[in-house]
Amino acid sequence: MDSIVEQVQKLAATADEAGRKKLLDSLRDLSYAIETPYDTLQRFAGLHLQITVARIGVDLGIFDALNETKEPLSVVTLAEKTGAAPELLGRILRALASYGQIKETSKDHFTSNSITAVLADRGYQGGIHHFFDTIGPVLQQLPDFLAETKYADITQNDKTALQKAFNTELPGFIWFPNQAERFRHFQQVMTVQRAGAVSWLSAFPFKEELGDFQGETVFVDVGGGFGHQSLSVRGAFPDVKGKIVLQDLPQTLQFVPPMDDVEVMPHNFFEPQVVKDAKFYYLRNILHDWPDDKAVIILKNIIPALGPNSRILIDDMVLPNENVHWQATQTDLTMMAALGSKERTDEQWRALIDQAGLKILHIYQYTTPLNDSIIVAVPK
Ligand SMILES: C[S@@+](CC[C@H](N)C(=O)[O-])C[C@H]1O[C@@H](n2cnc3c(N)ncnc32)[C@H](O)[C@@H]1O
Repeated sequence: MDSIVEQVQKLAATADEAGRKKLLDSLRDLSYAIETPYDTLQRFAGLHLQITVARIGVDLGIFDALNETKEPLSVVTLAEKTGAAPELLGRILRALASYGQIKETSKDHFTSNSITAVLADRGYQGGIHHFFDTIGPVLQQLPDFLAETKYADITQNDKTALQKAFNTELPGFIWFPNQAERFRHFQQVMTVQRAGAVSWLSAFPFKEELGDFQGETVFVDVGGGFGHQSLSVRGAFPDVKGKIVLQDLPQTLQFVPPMDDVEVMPHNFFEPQVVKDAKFYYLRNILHDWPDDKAVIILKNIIPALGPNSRILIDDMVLPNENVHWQATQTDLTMMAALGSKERTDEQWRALIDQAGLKILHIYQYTTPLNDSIIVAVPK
């Protein structure tokens, strides 16, 4: 067994991202194949609990504490640090260890592992909150919502399981920015979205596409969240002249830390674009948040601002027609349940972009198997 594990570890260390994901999926299939039916049921039974204890771990600062010291800490020490009752904490710690989120070293002693380090990071902690506090209740409502709507397509963002979950009539992205805590956690997790994966800048020939552009603004990060992509462009091309502008709603921008060399501008993308003649208008993970009719409005609002050399860059997944990876189907159904939107196939992107009065110049795919891609579009 040890030698098999070693071989798998070697394979993982040398594989590229696609190979590593294939390995993970094969291991998952293998692990399912050796389950008994009762093991299968237990696996499902624990799905909610895994994220529940992770959230408690985040709230109590358990991952932070273990990750900081690197030494095993006793239940008593952790109880003193967190203020939780030792018996309660001991039960939570052993559950966390049993799910592989921390490591048990001896009786009542625990230390960190690679997952603890992830769960000690603010971006991933935001993710645990986001998926537990906001996405969890939405998915909980999805089966009943679908039954009530007789399994009709979800195409409107004010008629989704989110309205049922949170007793609101507002569309997700109108309701959400005014839920300060939830929205802050969401923005935190967006900063680690695709972290560690290949950057879009490795596939998109930024300088070549830029050519001898002399205009005032080189890059507008439309709905850019905390501005991490603006910063990565600035960092990758320090010599490129021209402004980089981060646009988002005021509710988001209030959390943005001060940034050198990036202009921060409140802007609602349902209103006409105010920065004219920029080279790139970049929309990362924006259009997948909106149903087709709204996505078309967002794109149309940019068109009047475009100069002759401007490009719209859409950074989203372009799904293959078959064998869609589970991480993509997961995002797709989450988008459907919460926002009435979707991850789009190549065909669906082409139809949407055409409807907005644009044409595609090129699609640069930069990850596989998720097929994250930059779609370069200009007016027809
Ligand atoms: C999925 S996040 C993507 C953020 C960023 N582009 C990224 O990839 O990390 C969607 C972003 O759209 C912003 N947003 C939602 N509605 C908006 C609107 N009407 N105008 C401008 N930004 C909006 C949100 O605040 C959020 O930052």
